[in-house]
Amino acid sequence: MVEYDRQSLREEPNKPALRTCIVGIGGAGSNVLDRITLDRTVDAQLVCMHTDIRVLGHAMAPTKIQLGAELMRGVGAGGDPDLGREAAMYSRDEIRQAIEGHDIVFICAGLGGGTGSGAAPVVAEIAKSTNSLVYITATMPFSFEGRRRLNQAEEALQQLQKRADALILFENNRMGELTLPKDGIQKAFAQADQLIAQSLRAVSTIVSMPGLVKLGLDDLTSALSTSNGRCLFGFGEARGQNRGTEALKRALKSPLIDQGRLLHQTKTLLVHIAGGETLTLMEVDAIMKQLGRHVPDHTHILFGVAVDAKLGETISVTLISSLGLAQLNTIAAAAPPANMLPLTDRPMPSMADAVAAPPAPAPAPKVRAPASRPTPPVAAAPAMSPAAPATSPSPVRAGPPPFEDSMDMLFKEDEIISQSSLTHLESQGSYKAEAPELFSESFAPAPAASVSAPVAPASVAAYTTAPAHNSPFPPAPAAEMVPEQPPVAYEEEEYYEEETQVVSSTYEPEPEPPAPEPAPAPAPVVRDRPRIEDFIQAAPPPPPQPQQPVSRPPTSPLAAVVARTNLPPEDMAYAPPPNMVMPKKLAGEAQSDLGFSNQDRGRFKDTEPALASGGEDLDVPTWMRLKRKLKR
Ligand SMILES: Nc1nc2c(ncn2[C@@H]2O[C@H](COP(=O)(O)OP(=O)(O)OP(=O)(O)O)[C@@H](O)[C@H]2O)c(=O)[nH]1
Repeated sequence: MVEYDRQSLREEPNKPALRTCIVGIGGAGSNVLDRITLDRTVDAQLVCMHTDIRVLGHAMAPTKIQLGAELMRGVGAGGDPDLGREAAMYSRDEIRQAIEGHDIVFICAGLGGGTGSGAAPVVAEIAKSTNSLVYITATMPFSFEGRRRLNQAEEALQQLQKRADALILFENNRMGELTLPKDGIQKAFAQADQLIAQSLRAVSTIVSMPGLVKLGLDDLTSALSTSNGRCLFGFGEARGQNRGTEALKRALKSPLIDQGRLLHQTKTLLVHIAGGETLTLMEVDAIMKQLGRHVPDHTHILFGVAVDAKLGETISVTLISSLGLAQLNTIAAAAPPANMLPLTDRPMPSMADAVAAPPAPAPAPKVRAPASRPTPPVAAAPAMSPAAPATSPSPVRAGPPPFEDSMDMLFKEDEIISQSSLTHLESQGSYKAEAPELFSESFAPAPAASVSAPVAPASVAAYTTAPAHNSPFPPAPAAEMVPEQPPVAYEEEEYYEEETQVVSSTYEPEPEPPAPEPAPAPAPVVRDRPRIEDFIQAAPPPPPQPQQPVSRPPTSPLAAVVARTNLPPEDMAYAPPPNMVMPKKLAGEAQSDLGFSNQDRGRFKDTEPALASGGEDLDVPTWMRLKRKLKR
């Protein structure tokens, strides 16, 4: 099933690295870029594009482009893709300047709103015209966002499909499983951002990292080539004993793969395994064997392995494929995953509910099916249908077995080659004889380029070229952008802390943390880069009097948006560090000058504020969701 391509085992020594650019468009795109900037794991130029100067002001990407400065006057497109498209057309020179010269341009946007849906096709078109490969990562809106957003998203999707070399589509609905139902919507979005950032990282690594067994752009395109397909993406990484098995388990836990179930349906599956220099062929072999149980024999497996010294003791497993939307819907209707967000209004019990559910009225004997044919234990029935007797599982919809059970069956201990036995086998030399090049010391790869390498200078200095005709707004000076500066360095420990949270929070309730041990005295650390503490401040002292919430009279959705942008400066809990690239004018100032009134609404008349029920603002950048505070 797996073919090792021995011809491409060594990279051409003088082959220049692929130049990669990641463009985040609109609020969702900007949030994913924030995530990537924080993670510092992708070696690419990061460019944030938005019509909304306020979001640009918060964005962490080193290069920012304000779309349609003259047209939009610094506000968002208000859910109108036509405005987003026009704004991008106004700024096409700046867009071209920022992205040309790259071999691959990744475009990342949330579809359904105005800027991402309208501007992303324009950016993709420009990227194509510079002869770059264009990879698009997009999200489809949650079903609760309404039919209008969904329609806008579908329309944008069609336009993107015509321009993309590959399109990875995430459904926000399916990503709901990343968090527990009781978690806030901010957390759900933050987790979704994390997954998308991981996919970008994985894809850019796959296509740019020198591989022992190399996967190319054509492989990736082939894995994603289902028409109207939705992405199946799973990523897991682990260290320590059984790290390969653990990494695979985590990859299979991805809701986009539905705990491995959806892999049974795929025609092509791309599998990429990466590790530090300690990665062994036996570990790779064990991972592929275990994965083989989820994949039918006829599936075409595109397989790649890469060694990157940066990964140290970590092994990562990436699974990428796609399924047609119709097929996905059929599978979901036949047996919805326990934790998937409902696509209809009917509330669907979650795993957390199942855990918290009261015991069945009559204690039922736990019936286990033979391991070869997994059937959910009967005790799971009350969670799906509390009124049903415990001994009668639903005859129509037999849900998947509880996650841990199915995983236990799939990773039976006797079939897992433990780290110690791998080491033992390796010492016997049997694998060395099979593939001596994998064990040859001279085969150690060149150290990978530092992720904090300086970003190519391509920022745009000022926005004075866009014509003012057709602008629905009175003329005002264009916002200036400060020339690009080196990216801010962020605290390393924080990244790892979050990474751990995300990896472990997918399905299982987190165990109680152990009692804290007395912390050892911190050793002095020599640093040559600024630390995040330099930018972090404690939460500002409470104001002398409790502040009244800013009134947002519900006269119209637009009024709510404008009221939000007119917050006095002290309400903006953000003060940019001096070396961060910022528009000269802060959003609060720029937008409070506009003097919006109802008669100025023009094309905004149908707009919706990006506010979820409960008043949470979906446009909040990642770092704010994570409750980070930057200071001068
Ligand atoms: N996964 C994810 N999806 C998001 C996030 N923020 C928004 N979305 C989704 O993306 C869609 C578009 O939202 P935004 O990106 O904020 O909108 P925009 O493109 O900036 O457009 P305007 O706000 O109208 O200018 C929304 O309908 C959500 O479904 C996010 O942080 N993560």
